[in-house]
Amino acid sequence: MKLNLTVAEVTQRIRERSAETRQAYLQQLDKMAKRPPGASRMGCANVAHSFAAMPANDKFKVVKEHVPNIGIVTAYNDMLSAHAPFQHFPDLIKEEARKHNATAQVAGGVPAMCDGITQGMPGMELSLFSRDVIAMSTSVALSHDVFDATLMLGVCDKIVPGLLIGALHFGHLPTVFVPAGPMTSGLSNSEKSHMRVLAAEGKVGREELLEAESKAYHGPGTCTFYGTANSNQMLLEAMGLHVPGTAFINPGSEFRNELTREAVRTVLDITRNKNFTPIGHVVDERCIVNAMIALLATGGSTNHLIHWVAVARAAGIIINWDDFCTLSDVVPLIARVYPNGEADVNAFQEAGGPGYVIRELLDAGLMHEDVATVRPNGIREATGIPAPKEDGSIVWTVAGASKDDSVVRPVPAPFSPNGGIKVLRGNLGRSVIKISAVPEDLHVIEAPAKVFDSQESLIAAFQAGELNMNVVCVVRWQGPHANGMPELHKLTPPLKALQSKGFDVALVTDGRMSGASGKIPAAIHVSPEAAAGGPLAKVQDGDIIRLDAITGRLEVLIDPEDWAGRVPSKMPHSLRESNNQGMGRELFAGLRHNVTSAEEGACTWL
Ligand SMILES: O=C(O)[C@H](O)[C@@H](O)[C@H](O)[C@H](O)COP(=O)(O)O
Ligand code: SF4
Repeated sequence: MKLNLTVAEVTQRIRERSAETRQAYLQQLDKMAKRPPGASRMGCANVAHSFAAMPANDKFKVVKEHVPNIGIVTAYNDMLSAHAPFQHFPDLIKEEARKHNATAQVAGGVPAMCDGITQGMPGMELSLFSRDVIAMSTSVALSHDVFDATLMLGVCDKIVPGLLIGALHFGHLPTVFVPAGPMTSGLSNSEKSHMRVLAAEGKVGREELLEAESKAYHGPGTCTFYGTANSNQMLLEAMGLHVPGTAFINPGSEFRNELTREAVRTVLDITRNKNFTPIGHVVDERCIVNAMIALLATGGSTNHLIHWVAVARAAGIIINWDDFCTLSDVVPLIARVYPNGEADVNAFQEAGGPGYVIRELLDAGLMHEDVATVRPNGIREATGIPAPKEDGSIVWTVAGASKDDSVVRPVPAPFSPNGGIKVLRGNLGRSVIKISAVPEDLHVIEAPAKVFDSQESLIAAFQAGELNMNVVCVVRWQGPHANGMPELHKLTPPLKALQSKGFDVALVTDGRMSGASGKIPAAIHVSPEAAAGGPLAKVQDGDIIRLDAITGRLEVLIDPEDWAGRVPSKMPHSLRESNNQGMGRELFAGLRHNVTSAEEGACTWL
């Protein structure tokens, strides 16, 4: 099928915009790729140190025979249910590498924050920056420079973008991402969400709520809503950086182990001695556009409007929100996974999963097919759904028709003719809104503003009954420079409680929302942020604000001269103090100072 014209045009304008930075990136990559293997290139002491702890046979192989040595970067910890299963993956990987005349070492670990644990807590202010800390930690791991390929073990929100940004700074290395799969389904996401609204309204107590939450989050694996973590998985499938179809197979089974072994075989098949395919060549403009399209077609997390700008930049590719917006106009919404629908990712996989989505988009000419991936047959392999054969090996079956058209639909009969993301412009700055989960009759909200300097003060006003009205809640001083741009997902239950009372409610903030907070009309990532002189600092209680997701406008309806003459408020001193104290915030002062805007990817290294 011929490539969609708009997809081709957006790709071309990205290619032109990125020509200089991408060329510099590829020159650096080629220089690094030309070098001999670490064991023959580095000094004797460096080599001896590198392999001192290796089992003798492995050491002989890598030092004398120069067999490929895989660097494993792992985000294992016991805090993220999604990452706990990684604990024993390195042993599995080393064993499989040996079977294929290769070796593997854990090059290093990276930190991983669970946004569910830190949601609404001070730790969340470190969350966005943890992405670049993970990227830096990936570089520390790979800077040992004795690897011929890498395997990245990570799933969740900032971890995959961080690993990807780090890996792309070692773009000369073939790299495969290795997931651990989703948690099995427990209490449904909508029942969990309903319990939270009841708790926000004081109708259930802590004990009942804790019981409900614990039934939702009950075991190992990724949480089952389609938030940032599972959006990461979908995008890695669309970028061809996974073993095809590996994203949403539950952890703890022998089949899951076999998929991990397949990742070893896959990465060894693309090292220098075979059809060499370094990650810096896989992640090109077409690959990035394919990821953007997969995000739009599935109503993925708004965090990716920040993260994938940074990921692209790490490969010398410059994308912006207008690119997302132009693509969103031609990419249909063909998946409804909670919060965009009732189904969780296990039901999504059952209905056809990433394989179905990618096949539909390729068949419709809405994805680039002429791309490099980590597999010999390219992105078409990602239309396959893997299953175990009798002998335990893997067989892929190309995704057929939707098995549940309340979850996935074909491109000709989508849930919506366009993707769920819009860019909003106007006198409050630029922002984004995810409308795929917002009821159509709430796509335009016009109401008086109530201004808050923190999420806590909004919750206090709600609990004091001060918000029982049509209201646009403005929560400012939440941008990356101010306090690290936390997710304000704890605002979802009170705002939903007001919405369910029939009030017109919207949120406008320079902060982020979780990938899992879709039903409230929210203009987020407002740039420039209030702490960088952005117009949110000028908004006052009672100003009429109009959020119009149909025309793509966010405006305060005030006489332009009055608005121009308005003196911006200053961030309260107490806030400025607390933004830089406790929970390690002091250590992140340099990142808050250096960070670029949300639209530029909130990069701390440029
Ligand atoms: O971007 C995301 O997808 C969220 O950060 C997600 O990873 C986070 O864990 C949510 O906070 C979980 O949702 P609850 O807080 O509703 O459990
Ligand atoms: S999906 Fe979110 S809450 Fe679940 S393990 Fe990952 S970071 Fe934590």
